[in-house]
Amino acid sequence: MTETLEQELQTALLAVRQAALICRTVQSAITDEVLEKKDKSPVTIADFSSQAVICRALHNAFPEDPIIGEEDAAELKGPENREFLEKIVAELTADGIQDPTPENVCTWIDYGGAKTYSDRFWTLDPIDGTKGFLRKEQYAVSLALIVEGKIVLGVLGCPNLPFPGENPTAGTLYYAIAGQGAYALPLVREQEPKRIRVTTTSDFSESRFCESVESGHSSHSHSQQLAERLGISKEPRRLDSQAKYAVVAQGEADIYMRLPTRPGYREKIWDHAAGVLLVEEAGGEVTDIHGNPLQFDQGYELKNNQGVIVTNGHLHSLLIQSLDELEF
Ligand SMILES: Nc1ncnc2c1ncn2[C@@H]1O[C@H](COP(=O)(O)O)[C@@H](O)[C@H]1OP(=O)(O)O
Ligand SMILES: [Mg+2]
Ligand SMILES: [Mg+2]
Ligand SMILES: [Mg+2]
Repeated sequence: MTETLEQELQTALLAVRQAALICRTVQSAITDEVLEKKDKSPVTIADFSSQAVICRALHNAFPEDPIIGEEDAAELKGPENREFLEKIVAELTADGIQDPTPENVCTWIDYGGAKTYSDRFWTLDPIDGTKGFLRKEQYAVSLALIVEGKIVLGVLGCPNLPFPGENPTAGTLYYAIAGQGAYALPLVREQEPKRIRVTTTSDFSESRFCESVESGHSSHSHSQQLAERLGISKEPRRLDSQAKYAVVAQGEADIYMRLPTRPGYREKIWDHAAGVLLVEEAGGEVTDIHGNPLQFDQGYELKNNQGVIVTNGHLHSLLIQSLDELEF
C-alpha cells in the first residue's frame, strides 16, 4: 500500500468516535425504543443515528465513495414511524449535529444504501451486536474501507470494552491500516495510540476462545465439541459483536469461532471487515470454516464463505483440520 490513507483514517476515527459516543448516550437512557425489521431483528434510535452521522461525514469527505451500510431509511419514511424518526432527529440535535431535519436524516442514512461491489467502497455496521446493546453489554460501531477487494482500513468503536491494560469502562476505539499494524485508543481521553498484538499461544490446552452470546448466530454445541477434541478446557468468553475480534487482536483470547447454525446463512461484510483487518494487523489469521480467505469482492455478503474462524495464527491450521474431520 503506497497510499497513506491519512485523510481516510482521520475522517473514519472522528466519525466512529462521534457515533460511538451517541450510542453510549442512548444506551444509558435506553427504554423500549426498538423497531423490528422485516427479518425480525431489532433496530434502535442509536443504530439509525450512528449510520446517519457516519455516512454524513464520509459523504462530505469522499462524495464519490459508495457506502454499503446495514440500515436504510425506508421504514422511517412511513407515517407509522414518524415519531421514531422524530426521536432520531431529537437525539442528533442534542448531539450538536447541524441541520438534522427528518429529510436530511433519511438522506444521510441512505448514503449507506449501496449494495453492490465496486473498486473502492466503505462498509458500515452502525451498531454491530444490537442485541448486546439492548442488554447493555458489548456492541461495536464498525467501519471499513475496501479497495480492489482488499480491506485497507478498519475502525472499530467498542464503547463497553475497557482500554487494554486498564480497568475503567471508558471504551476503546481500535483501528488498523493494511501493512501498518493494529492500534487502540481510549474512546474519550486523548492519548498516543497503543499497538496491540495477538497472543503467542501454540498449545490448545492453554488457549481460550470467544464466541457469540447468541446460539442462533454461532453454534455453541459445535464449538463445544471442537473444544473437547482439541483439549481446550478454559470456559469460552461469550460476547456480542465484533468486540470478539478486538479481544483476540489485543491478546485476551486466542480464538474466535463463528460456526454456522444453518447452511444457508451468508455472513454480511459489515459484520467482519473492520474486525478482520484488526486481527490480521495484530498478527492473527482469519478464514472461513474451511480455511478459505474471506472474499470481500462479492457484494454485501460473503457469498463464497461459510462461518468464520479467527486465531492468533499459531492455532489456525490444526483448528481448521479438526473442524474438517468433525464434518458438522
Ligand atoms: N444465523 C446467523 N448466523 C450468523 N450471524 C447472524 C445470524 N443471524 C444474524 N446474524 C448477525 O450476527 C451479528 C451479531 O453477531 P454476534 O452474535 O457475534 O453479536 C448481527 O450483525 C446479526 O445480523 P443482523 O444485523 O441481521 O441481526
Ligand atoms: Mg442488525
Ligand atoms: Mg447492526
Ligand atoms: Mg452486525
